[in-house]
Amino acid sequence: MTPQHTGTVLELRGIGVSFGGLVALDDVSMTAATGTVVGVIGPNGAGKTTLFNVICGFVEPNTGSVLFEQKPLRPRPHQLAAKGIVRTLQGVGLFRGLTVLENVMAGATHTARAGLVSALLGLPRSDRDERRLRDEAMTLLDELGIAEHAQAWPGTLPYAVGKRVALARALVARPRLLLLDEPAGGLGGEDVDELAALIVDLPRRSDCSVMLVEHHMDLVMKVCDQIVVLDFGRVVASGTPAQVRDNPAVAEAYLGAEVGS
Ligand SMILES: Nc1ncnc2c1ncn2[C@@H]1O[C@H](COP(=O)(O)OP(=O)(O)OP(=O)(O)O)[C@@H](O)[C@H]1O
Repeated sequence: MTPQHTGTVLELRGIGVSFGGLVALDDVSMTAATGTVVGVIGPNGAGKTTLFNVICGFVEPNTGSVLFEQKPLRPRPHQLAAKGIVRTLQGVGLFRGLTVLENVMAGATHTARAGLVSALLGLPRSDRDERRLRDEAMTLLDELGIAEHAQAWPGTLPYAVGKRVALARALVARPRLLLLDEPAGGLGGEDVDELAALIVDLPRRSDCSVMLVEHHMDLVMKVCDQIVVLDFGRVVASGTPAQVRDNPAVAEAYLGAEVGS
């Protein structure tokens, strides 16, 4: 975990979301300190995905505001990466017709200025840009321990490797805030432990803050500096893993014996 906090990367103030008569989020406020890993947990239907969707601009809140690095954020999904926020999806979600390396390179479209200009003018990317991107993507694959799969097709990869490729694709965009949507979903014990080690290291190695939604309690307790607990759209607890684990209301209402075990 990362003890050095130097400001707030994300702040939510009084977020409320209703879908028709259903209140999905009710006056949700929270802050995520820069350089930390923050977990959002809670039972099914608690509002976790809706919260991510608000941050990404997929859902517009009825009330409240979002601040990114102390400035109001009016997120538009297609501009998010350019602003410094990248989200991974549940599952893997790789392009099947691209190699692993190309998939990772595809995550960096907005960072390559020449590439952007070329794209706007309908010209091919400059060779230099392409080489730089390729090197960056290879470095990331190497750091995540999957360089040997660079030329493989996504359909041939073990699931856990695919998840890492998706993580590399997110990181190549150099996010300052990385949103991980159920990163441990579908992984087994050893793979979860390895993923936990990677996530804990992200703030230092990739210089980004991390926010994750996750049902896998072992991972959440291991990697998070701060945990926010939602139930029925409300924040019912927040604090360090130990504080949340010891909060009887949390244990009783959402996590039951799972947290203590
Ligand atoms: N687009 C939508 N239209 C109507 N209701 C929605 C919509 N999206 C979410 N909801 C409802 O809002 C509530 C919160 O859902 P949300 O998906 O955010 O919960 P969650 O905590 O992510 O659940 P899970 O852990 O099962 O993914 C649920 O009651 C859900 O049915």
